[in-house]
Amino acid sequence: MLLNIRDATMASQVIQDIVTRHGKLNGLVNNAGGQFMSPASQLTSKGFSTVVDLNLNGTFNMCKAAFDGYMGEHGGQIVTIVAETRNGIPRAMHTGAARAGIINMTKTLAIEWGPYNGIRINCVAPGLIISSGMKNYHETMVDLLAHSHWMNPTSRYGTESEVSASVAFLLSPAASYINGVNLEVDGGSSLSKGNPEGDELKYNPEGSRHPVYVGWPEGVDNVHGIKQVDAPAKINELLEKYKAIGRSSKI
Ligand SMILES: CCCCCCC/C=C/C(=O)SCCNC(=O)CCNC(=O)[C@H](O)C(C)(C)COP(=O)(O)OP(=O)(O)OC[C@H]1O[C@@H](n2cnc3c(N)ncnc32)[C@H](O)[C@@H]1OP(=O)(O)O
Ligand SMILES: NC(=O)C1=CN([C@@H]2O[C@H](COP(=O)(O)OP(=O)(O)OC[C@H]3O[C@@H](n4cnc5c(N)ncnc54)[C@H](OP(=O)(O)O)[C@@H]3O)[C@@H](O)[C@H]2O)C=CC1
Repeated sequence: MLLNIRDATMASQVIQDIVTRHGKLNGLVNNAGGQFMSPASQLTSKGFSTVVDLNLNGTFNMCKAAFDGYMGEHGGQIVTIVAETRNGIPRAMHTGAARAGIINMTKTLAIEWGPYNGIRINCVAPGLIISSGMKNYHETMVDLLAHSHWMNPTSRYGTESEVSASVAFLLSPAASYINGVNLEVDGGSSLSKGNPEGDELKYNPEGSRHPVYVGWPEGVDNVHGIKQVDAPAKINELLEKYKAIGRSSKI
């Protein structure tokens, strides 16, 4: 089934096809999105509109299609992947603005659509994740990202499975009273600039107390089980590094 979320007609058609084929639509996950990197000073009006159209308008198209095509009558759960935007997103102002727009749209929809058979709608805001998306970026950007893990209190990037786990939670009955929230899945990077690498002693006389990453849940869907991500080599090198840390450390 082909889908361009920027096209409202296509969005409605896809939802209709799903309902016809399966008889229901329990959940919608808006994961499609993206951007290119550009300092705001070099961003054109067309470039700004393009990214807002993809992320904000595209998400609206999908939510509206799901509401009109099934959920307005039967209820359902919606989760939209945005991005961690607390302090803006340097070199990606367009996407920061669009994602912040989605977060606010989600709050309004939670209020307006809750009464329609208990529709719940929430966002998940990933920090930097080792994902297929990294293949979209230039080598220098990947290099920059690969060396900025120290800005995260957990000293590492997130994994696709950690984002998926949050989405699954919000879709599930375990989150039945959670509506209109934006769940940041970022290891706390939005709260802190972390400690520059090697600087831990300054703050912790006994040395680094960063917990060793072993993945969750243990042994199943964790970083050790991931063989290769369809991403630049550097991203896969990071994965190997986490695995090595997990193996060599006592917990
Ligand atoms: C510092 C860290 C920041 C981290 C950000 C937060 C972490 C997020 C990570 C991720 O999201 S992972 C990756 C997910 N996937 C992607 O990002 C997808 C990659 N991007 C694309 O596929 C495309 O760029 C797009 C966003 C889908 C747009 O493609 P589209 O075909 O619709 O547009 P174009 O016709 O190519 O361009 C239209 C317009 O936009 C301007 N523009 C496009 N590319 C650039 C660029 N590289 N630099 C500056 N401006 C650009 C330009 O005005 C284009 O119009 P024309 O000039 O071509 O007429
Ligand atoms: N990786 C990270 O660090 C972070 C990622 N995110 C967001 O998480 C989401 C998933 O990203 P990730 O897996 O990393 O990246 P990917 O680029 O691998 O995934 C993005 C997906 O969006 C699809 N897509 C793009 N435009 C459209 C469109 N117009 N209609 C339908 N589908 C479209 C792409 O399809 P196709 O492949 O066919 O083009 C692709 O499958 C994205 O919204 C991303 O911006 C947010 C914060 C951090």
